[in-house]
Amino acid sequence: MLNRKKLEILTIKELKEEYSFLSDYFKDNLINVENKENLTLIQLLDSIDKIEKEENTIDDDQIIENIIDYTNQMIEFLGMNDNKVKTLTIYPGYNKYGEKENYDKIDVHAGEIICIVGPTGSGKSRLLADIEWAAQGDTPTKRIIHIDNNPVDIANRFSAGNKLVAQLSQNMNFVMDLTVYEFLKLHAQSRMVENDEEIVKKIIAKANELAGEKFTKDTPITSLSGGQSRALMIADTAILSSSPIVLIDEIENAGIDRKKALELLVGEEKIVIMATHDPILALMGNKRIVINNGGITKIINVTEKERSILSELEKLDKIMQDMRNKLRYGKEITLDKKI
Ligand SMILES: Nc1ncnc2c1ncn2[C@@H]1O[C@H](COP(=O)(O)OP(=O)(O)OP(=O)(O)O)[C@@H](O)[C@H]1O
Repeated sequence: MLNRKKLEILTIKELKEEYSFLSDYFKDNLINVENKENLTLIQLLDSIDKIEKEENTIDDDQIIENIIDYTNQMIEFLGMNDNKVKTLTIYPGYNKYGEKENYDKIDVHAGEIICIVGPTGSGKSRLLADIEWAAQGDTPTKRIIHIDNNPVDIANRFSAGNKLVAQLSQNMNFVMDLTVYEFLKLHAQSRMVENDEEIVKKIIAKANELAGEKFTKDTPITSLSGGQSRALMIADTAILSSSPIVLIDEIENAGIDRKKALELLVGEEKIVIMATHDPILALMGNKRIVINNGGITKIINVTEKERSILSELEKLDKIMQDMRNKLRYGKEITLDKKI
C-alpha cells in the first residue's frame, strides 16, 4: 500500500520503479517529471511556481491524494498486494538415501500452524531452510517450494527488504546500543508505517504479555533477558514485519507464553511453521509433518479428538509452571492440585 509517509520519502525514480504504472499516470496528468527523478513528489510540487500552479489549477494536496488513491487501486487490481501470501506449497524431493518422498504436495494456507517433528538429525532444520530459501530443486533435498502456486522469482528469493520469510531462532543476541523504544522506532520508520508511535506502543504491550518479567520502552535491548528479547522479536515479527511466513526453530524453552505467542502470529494471518516436540504447540497446529532420514514420511492432520486433549495438557503445564516459579522464588515445592 502507498501512504502519505511513503510518498514523502520515495523519489520519483523509486516510485516509478516500485509502481511502473505511475509513469503513464504522470504523463496523462501532465505532471512533468523529466530531469526531476531524484526529487520526491512533494519536492517536485514545491518546485513549481505559484503562477504556473494557478494557471494550471494545480492543487498539491489534491494531486497527492489522487496519486495515493490511484496507486492503491492499481495494487489491488493488479494483485500486487504487498507481500500477502495465501498458500505455500511443498513439492516432494528425496530423502538421505535418494528415495523420492511419497506425497503429491503439501499446501499450507495463511493463518495455519504447521509443526515439523522427527528424531535428531532427521532433517527438520533442512526443511525449514528449504522454505526459507524458497528451494527450486537446488538444495540437498531437491524439494521445490511454491508461493501462491508459483515459484518465487529470483528478486524475492534474495531480497532483504521484502523478505517472504522471517526466521525466529532460539538465540537472540542484540549488540546495538539502543533502548527498546529506539529499536522499534527505527524498524517502524524503515517499514514506513504511518502510525509508528502507536505501533511501537502496541508491540511493547504485546511483548510484555508474552514475557514473564516486564520491561519498559526505556530498557536497553542489550539488557533484555533471553525470554524478553524473544517476546519482543515475536511481537515485532507479528505486528511490524512484512514477512508473511514465520519459521520457528524450537520455542519451548524460551521462557515466554508460547500459546499467546502463536495466537499473536496466526492472528495476523501469517503462515507459521515450526520444528517442535512440545505437545501443546503440536496440538495448536493444523498439521504435523513427520520427517525421517531426511524425507517427509507422513502428514498428520490434527483431529478434534487430538485437540480435545489440549485443555488437559494446559492444566498439567500450569502445574509445572507454578512449580518452576516456586523454585525460582526460593519457595518449597508443593502440589496444590490433584493431578
Ligand atoms: N533429504 C536430505 N538429503 C541430504 N541431506 C539431508 C537431507 N535432509 C537433511 N539432510 C542433512 O542432514 C543433516 C541433519 O539434518 P537437520 O540438521 O535438518 O536435522 P534436524 O532434524 O534439524 O536435527 P536436530 O533435531 O538435531 O536439530 C544436515 O546436514 C542436513 O543438511
